[in-house]
Amino acid sequence: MPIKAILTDIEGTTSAVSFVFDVLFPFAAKHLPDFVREHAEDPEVAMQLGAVRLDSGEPEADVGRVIEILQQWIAEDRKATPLKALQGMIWKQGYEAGELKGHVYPDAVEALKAWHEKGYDLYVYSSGSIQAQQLIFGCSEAGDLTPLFSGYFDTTSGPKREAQSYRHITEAIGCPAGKILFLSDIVEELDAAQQAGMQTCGLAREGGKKLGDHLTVSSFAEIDI
Ligand SMILES: CSCCC(=O)C(=O)COP(=O)(O)O
Ligand SMILES: [Mg+2]
Repeated sequence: MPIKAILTDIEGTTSAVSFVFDVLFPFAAKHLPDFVREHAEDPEVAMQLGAVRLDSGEPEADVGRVIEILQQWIAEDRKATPLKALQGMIWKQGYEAGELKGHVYPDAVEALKAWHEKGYDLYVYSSGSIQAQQLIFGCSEAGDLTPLFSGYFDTTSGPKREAQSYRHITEAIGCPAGKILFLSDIVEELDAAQQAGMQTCGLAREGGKKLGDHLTVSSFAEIDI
């Protein structure tokens, strides 16, 4: 079936794992305590703090305890929706202050531009919040790449290793799953997308191994649609 839309992961696919782990996560961990204390009463932040209390099973946790829980979740790389939402808000301040610039591999920039030019619809699916996705591409080292994308999906569509999440995304995109190509560096994500009927391509950057039975490439330049 010919491809109509391309859905891409971020960390390890369009962007370096090291940028997320060595730059973004430490930035959020450093600024989280002050950010949460200063904005605890803002409705958007208060809603996420409430969700942390609920998800952690500590409904009575004070702000200090919520900060501890969030720091623990950052250390564990927990893909919890309220943590991801708060990280996005903290990164926004860093991007706006010019302290952060989104990393996107040059081969990904080139291919995304070429695919967009050829008329493919481009979408993102990441555990990072939609705000965080728009920031990494909007404030990237290669400039504002957001005009290339038709939509963004995060953990509010479901976990990335579950087929049902890809079914939800297929419905939202509005084209048959078989016409969507999903790109990721994680075999469980590729398996889940394939189970939902999507076509898949694995990214094994920096000499990684073939990802299960999925077609695997080391750069976007090798993806022949
Ligand atoms: C949007 S950049 C930050 C990515 C992030 O927070 C993360 O947890 C990585 O998730 P991905 O699904 O892109 O592997
Ligand atoms: Mg990834």
